[in-house]
Amino acid sequence: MKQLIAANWKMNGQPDWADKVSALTALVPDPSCDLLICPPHPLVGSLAITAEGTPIKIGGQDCSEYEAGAHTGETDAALLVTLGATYVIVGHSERRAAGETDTRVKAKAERAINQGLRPIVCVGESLAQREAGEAVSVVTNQLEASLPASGDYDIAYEPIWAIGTGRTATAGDIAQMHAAIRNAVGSGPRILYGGSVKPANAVEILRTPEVGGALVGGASLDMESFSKIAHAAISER
Ligand SMILES: O=C(CO)COP(=O)(O)O
Repeated sequence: MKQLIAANWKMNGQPDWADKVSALTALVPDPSCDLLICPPHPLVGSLAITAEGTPIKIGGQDCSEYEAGAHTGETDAALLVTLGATYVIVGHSERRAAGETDTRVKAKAERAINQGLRPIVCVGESLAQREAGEAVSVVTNQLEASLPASGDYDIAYEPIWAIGTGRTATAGDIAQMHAAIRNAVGSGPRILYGGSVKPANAVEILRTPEVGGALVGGASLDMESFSKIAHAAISER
């Protein structure tokens, strides 16, 4: 499978950021990877319209586990599909920190698949858990409890201590964790790495064994830097 280079814009973006889709298409006209942008939900529709006919896919940053109804502030997976999304991030550590449980993450991933979206299920340990030697067990427990029972999905390993800190896991840390994840889930899902991925470290990270792509936060807001990460991708893994 191709590597997936995914932008998580988090709570950043304005209506005119749809122009960034055109800018990215110009910078990476013929990507060797799958390219995805996950903007804030109010921008999903306009970005999907701008991305029509380009290789760029659009995704949500979360979805509800429920069908449409009385769930104030939540986003229905079916609505994301109607707006043109094909992927959705679920279980990001910034949402888990706000109280999202593995059980909910699994239900969201299953609802997403049921509605035709490909979820990217996020897992990752805290610094305290890593220092206590618990990183692999924390992540494999998260996987066991939050992966969908069936269907196609991707996984993103994002060590919490590497998110937005400028501190990246070493290639050795990444190789060890990705091997453990592959061992736990078997062949199938791509295993993305996320946490301070930038042009300067993208080549090394994307060539690490079992790395199926990158989930990029800060460096995905600027299309020059995001395009350099896309150019670092390998076409077949
Ligand atoms: O959380 C992330 C992507 O989902 C990573 O964010 P940064 O690339 O800003 O560290």
